[in-house]
Amino acid sequence: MSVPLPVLRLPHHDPALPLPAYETVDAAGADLRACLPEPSRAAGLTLASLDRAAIPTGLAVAVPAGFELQVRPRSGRALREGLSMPNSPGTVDADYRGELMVLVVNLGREPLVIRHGERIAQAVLCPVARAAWTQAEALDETARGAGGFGSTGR
Ligand SMILES: O=c1ccn([C@H]2C[C@H](O)[C@@H](COP(=O)(O)OP(=O)(O)OP(=O)(O)O)O2)c(=O)[nH]1
Repeated sequence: MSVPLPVLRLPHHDPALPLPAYETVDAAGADLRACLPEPSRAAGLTLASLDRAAIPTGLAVAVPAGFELQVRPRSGRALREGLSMPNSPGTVDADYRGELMVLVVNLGREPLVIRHGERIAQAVLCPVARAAWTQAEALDETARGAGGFGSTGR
C-alpha cells in the first residue's frame, strides 16, 4: 500500500539533503536525516553520555487522517553506540504541521556525534484505530483475567 504523504522543505532545510526515502523495496521505514542549524553543520552535534537533544529534520509533513507517522531509532548506531530515542516510537499526529523532530538520547558510555545529513531515525506510516472510550460497569471474563507481568508459565 502506498499512501501519498505531502512533505515540505522548511526555509532552513538544506536543499542538498534528499527527502526521506526507503532504502530497500520492502523497507518499512523511510530514513530521516539530521538537518542541523548552520553553525553546527561542519562539526556536527556532540551528545555526551546520557544527554538528550531534539534534532531538526528541516521538514514538515501532512500525515493523512487515519494515520500516524512513527519515528523510530535505527538499529545500527543503537547497537554500536547507544544512539536511541527517549520517546520511541515518537508519534507524529495527522494534525501536526510543525517541524518533524527526532528526539535522541545517547545511551552509550562515550560521547557520540550527530553529523549534518546523517540518517538518524526512520519514519513508519501506520494506520490508527481510534477507540470510543465508553464507561462500563464490568468487563467480560477471560482465561488470563488480571494476570500479567510474567504470570504465564509459572
Ligand atoms: O518524535 C517526535 C514526536 C513528536 N513530534 C511532533 C509531532 C507530534 O504531533 C507533536 C506532539 O507530539 P506528542 O503528542 O508526542 O507530544 P506531547 O508531549 O503529548 O505534546 P502535545 O501536547 O503537543 O501533544 O510533536 C515530532 O516531531 N517528533
